[in-house]
Amino acid sequence: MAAQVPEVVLASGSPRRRELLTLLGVEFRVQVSGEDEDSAETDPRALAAELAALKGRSVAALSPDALVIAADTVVAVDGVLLAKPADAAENADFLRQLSGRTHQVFTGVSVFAGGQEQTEVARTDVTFRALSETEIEYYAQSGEGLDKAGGYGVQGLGQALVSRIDGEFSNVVGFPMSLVIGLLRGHGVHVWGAAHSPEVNTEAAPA
Ligand SMILES: Cc1cn([C@H]2C[C@H](O)[C@@H](COP(=O)(O)OP(=O)(O)OP(=O)(O)O)O2)c(=O)[nH]c1=O
Repeated sequence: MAAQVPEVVLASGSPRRRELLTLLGVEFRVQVSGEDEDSAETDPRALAAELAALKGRSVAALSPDALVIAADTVVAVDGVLLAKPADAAENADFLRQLSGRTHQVFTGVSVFAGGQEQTEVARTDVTFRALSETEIEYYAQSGEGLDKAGGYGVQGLGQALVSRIDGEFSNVVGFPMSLVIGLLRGHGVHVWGAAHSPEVNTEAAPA
């Protein structure tokens, strides 16, 4: 008899996470946690893990038979955390801090299933071009960065701010695919129609 595949619940209101989970061919429903995302944690990696677990835990309590997946993205530059900017002026201030420097994006992903909790964190280093004040004002006024950690969206207009990415792109958008695929498959969820990693084709590509 085939193992039972749990119902998947995405504990996130983020349209990006919904889109990325859909790309994996996973059927799921969305249930958003009403939890306050407050924490005194100052280490960005630990904070991403803590907030992802917090979001997932409250939804898991409401859907104990489901597999609940939650995530949280934290941006840090030289150890300073940049959350979502409150307005265009704060967004411009964030961009001034990011301009010409490399910063870190951490996304914590938490999975709750069968009473067990598993949380992992992915890191990507993103480098911004040196931005002019005109560019900073233009981007801040676009409003794109307002609902995003760090005040920019690498998947949109924000790609013009970035000169280099070291690590997984999807992690910057808020849902690190490698981590998510591994966690889901580890719990028997079918990704791209398969419960387990399909055999990897090791044949050399034609020259
Ligand atoms: C840096 C960066 C962040 N983001 C987004 C990813 C996250 O959605 C958001 C960070 O906020 P989060 O608190 O991680 O997530 P959220 O509030 O959007 O959704 P929920 O708590 O319901 O899961 O910033 C981008 O979309 N692009 C980027 O380049």
